[in-house]
Amino acid sequence: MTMPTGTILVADDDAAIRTVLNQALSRAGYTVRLTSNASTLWRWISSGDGDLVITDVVMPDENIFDVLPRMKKMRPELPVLVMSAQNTFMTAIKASEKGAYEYLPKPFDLKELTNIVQRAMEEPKKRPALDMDDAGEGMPLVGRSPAMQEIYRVLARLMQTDLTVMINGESGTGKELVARALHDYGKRRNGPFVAINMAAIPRDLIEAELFGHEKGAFTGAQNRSSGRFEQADGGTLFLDEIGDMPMEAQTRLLRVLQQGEYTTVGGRTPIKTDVRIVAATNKDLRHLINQGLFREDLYFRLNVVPIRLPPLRERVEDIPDLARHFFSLVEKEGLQAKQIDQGALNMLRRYRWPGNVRELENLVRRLAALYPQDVISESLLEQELSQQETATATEEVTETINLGGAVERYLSGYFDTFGEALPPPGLYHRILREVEYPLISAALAATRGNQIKAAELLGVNRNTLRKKIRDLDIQVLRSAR
Ligand SMILES: Nc1ncnc2c1ncn2[C@@H]1O[C@H](COP(=O)(O)OP(=O)(O)OP(=O)(O)O)[C@@H](O)[C@H]1O
Repeated sequence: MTMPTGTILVADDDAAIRTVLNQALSRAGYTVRLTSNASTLWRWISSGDGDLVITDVVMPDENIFDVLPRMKKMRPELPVLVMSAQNTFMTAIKASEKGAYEYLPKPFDLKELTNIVQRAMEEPKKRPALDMDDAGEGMPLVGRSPAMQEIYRVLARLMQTDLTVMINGESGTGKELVARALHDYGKRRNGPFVAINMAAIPRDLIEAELFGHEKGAFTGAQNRSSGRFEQADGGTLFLDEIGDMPMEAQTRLLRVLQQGEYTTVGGRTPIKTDVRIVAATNKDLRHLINQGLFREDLYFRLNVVPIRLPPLRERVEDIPDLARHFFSLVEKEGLQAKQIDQGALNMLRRYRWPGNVRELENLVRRLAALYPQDVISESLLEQELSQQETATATEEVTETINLGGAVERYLSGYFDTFGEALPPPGLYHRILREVEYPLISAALAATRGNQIKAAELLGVNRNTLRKKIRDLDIQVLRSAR
């Protein structure tokens, strides 16, 4: 192995960091120059010194983000590693957009740092800095827990790529928000962001929705209609709840991803597509693959860069920041922001958050709207959280009662697609099938594949259930408890 060579410029106003970096990098074989301010760093860089820079963001004389564009202009090939103790999403994104080679939240692992240095020295990359001016001003992702920082780093690295991303996380963990951030701060930000939720569209309309259809492609298709792929051309297509995609649509999607072109439903001419795909799911796709409900080859195509959003209960240190963030949002809507006292905060940390960040957002909204107090105490919160649990239970009941409403909504989407014409015949059985399939699958999942128990739960005869399973082609996975 050859010994590494090259000069590394280190800028940090913290003497301890300079010492630690000096030792580690000298030991690794590099020449190291140390400074505590941005102007010396700039002088070295403009005189052509250094093969790599490691710098803190906030320096006594200048913020490095103000200097970085100048550095990149003068020395585009020079890799700059940016360290920061601020650890917010915007720091990671700014570092990436200003052309930093890598962003390192402090404290960092020295071994990891030396690995990054080595990689950067071996393959110096020219990274054009993106123009930050038209990026949104908002603070999209909040939270400074180690788990979120890791996500910001991955996002920052992904910003200048078109790689396919698969976001996995429980409901309400921020999957859609991450997908939007990838688009809004990425190089496709001037193109469209188009989202489609597989669970919200009737199963047999998904292909037409995605790829569009020709006039006369099926009964009632009176006009040509564009699909989401066409609408998202040049931008990002967000495939939400991908685990709910029917098999036939999966096959078609796989072909598009392999060939970079598609045909509309009923069409013959291949259409080239230029979209970045971001998919999301709250399901375990591996489990669906084992059940025969998801194509493994499609999974590998989509899972190029997996991002797992941890549930809120695994990053409770984000709760104060998130609560503050949501209070400041509701304040803009004219509601009153509140303080949360220590006892109440501890209670929020202990809570399980089945609805994750969305649930916290809703709680903040209610606290702001319903209580005159400036400070939220433990007893007040206790009362509110217990109501919340009752509300969740009531919602479940209402959901069952509202099934009729859901069918109505479903049908209006269905009829919209067909315009004036009537949809294909057999609607009654079609709708029943749509309802039966998830209902029976859920009952089987709840009883871990025990058909006797599932029949009991559903209140149907065992033989009826068996017949349905056969007719609907439902995969039954038995698992031991
Ligand atoms: N890190 C975060 N910072 C700020 N807001 C967040 C964060 N994560 C989630 N939110 C907010 O919480 C709500 C839920 O987020 P989002 O819709 O992205 O979740 P999701 O995982 O896509 O949910 P679902 O699976 O139910 O569709 C949104 O209002 C979003 O703005």
